[in-house]
Amino acid sequence: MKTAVIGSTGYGGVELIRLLAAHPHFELTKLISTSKTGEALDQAFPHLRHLGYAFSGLNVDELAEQVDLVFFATPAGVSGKYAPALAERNVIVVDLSGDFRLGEPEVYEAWYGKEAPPRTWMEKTVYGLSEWFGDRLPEAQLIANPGCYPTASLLALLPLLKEKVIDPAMVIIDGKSGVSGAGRKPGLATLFCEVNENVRPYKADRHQHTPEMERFAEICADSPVRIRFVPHLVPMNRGILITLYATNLNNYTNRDLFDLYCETYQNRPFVRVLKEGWPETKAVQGSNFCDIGFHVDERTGSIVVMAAIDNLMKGAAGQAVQNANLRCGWPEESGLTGIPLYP
Ligand SMILES: NC(=O)C1=CN([C@@H]2O[C@H](COP(=O)(O)OP(=O)(O)OC[C@H]3O[C@@H](n4cnc5c(N)ncnc54)[C@H](OP(=O)(O)O)[C@@H]3O)[C@@H](O)[C@H]2O)C=CC1
Ligand SMILES: CC(=O)N[C@@H](CCC(=O)OP(=O)(O)O)C(=O)O
Repeated sequence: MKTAVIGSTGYGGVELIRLLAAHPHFELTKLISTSKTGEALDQAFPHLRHLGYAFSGLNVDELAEQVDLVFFATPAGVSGKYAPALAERNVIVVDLSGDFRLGEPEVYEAWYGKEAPPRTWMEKTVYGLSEWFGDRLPEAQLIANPGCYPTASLLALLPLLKEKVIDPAMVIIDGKSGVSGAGRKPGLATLFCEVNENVRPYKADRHQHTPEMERFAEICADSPVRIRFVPHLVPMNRGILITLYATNLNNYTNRDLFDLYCETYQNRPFVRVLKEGWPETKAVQGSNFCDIGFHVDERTGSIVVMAAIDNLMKGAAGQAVQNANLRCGWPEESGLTGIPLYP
């Protein structure tokens, strides 16, 4: 199956190249770049110098003739413009951006501050958190890959909501992300001296991933869910750790939670449930795993759950390849069996 990556000089795009170049079923046919058209891949990315690719410009009509599946690793607002034209010509689209995740144009415009994609495509897009919403993936024409924070947060949260373990009226999620989460585009906020030896909260209670989390939390809870989400930037390259706090409505014990998470994710190869100890970003780095740990506090009647992912793998390119595998009928682990890097 022939594939293309649009946005192939960004962090998500380069991670897709790394995965697709070694994939047993996908052929990486086109690397699209608007800024490096005609240049060789190895000039920009020496770690990929053995591959010998060059970047092409973006021409949707040509692309629709040349490939079967396109990954968009572009900023918000780009796939919304180009993906429907590809999907309408039977190209499968996996979109790493937030353009198609929120279902309703009004919600997208309110949180992203950009013109929304066509409503029809927003409504029929399949959300690619395959551990929960994978049933529709085999027929999907356009797949919205989940955001990095929602991936870790929803994998931790949805079992609790589905089993009515916690109070859905108030869930608090603290997120911490490495700097590659902000993309490769240069900016003041990601300069070394701003980030190094610093931990900085940002977009508290107004991050664009809040409505995404609430939307899919409500589907599983079958009731309104309110989430307070506060992300932080931490001085590391890769990794996301979320910590979720909620009220324990039914006196669940640590053993009950372990059984619940193990049962929920028993056939899901990328979710690792910890019986003891806490997840940490180092233990998932470079892999498609999501590690989940938890603790019940009887004194305060509350539950804390932590989840760790690599933002560029399970949070972006890894999960996109997982979704493409499921869409095409291949084992979901195809091309994703890499073990985390250590140290
Ligand atoms: N970084 C992460 O951890 C995660 C990112 N995401 C999402 O994935 C998407 C990609 O993220 P990331 O790789 O970090 O972003 P980057 O900023 O690193 O890269 C985005 C790339 O998109 C291309 N691009 C920019 N503007 C346009 C345009 N107008 N038309 C076509 N292409 C354009 C550029 O490539 P070129 O110049 O070659 O065209 C650029 O390198 C974003 O929507 C992001 O929010 C989702 C989950 C995690
Ligand atoms: C560290 C950092 O800045 N992370 C980015 C991740 C955004 C992202 O991936 O955006 P979409 O999922 O909406 O496309 C942020 O918090 O905005």
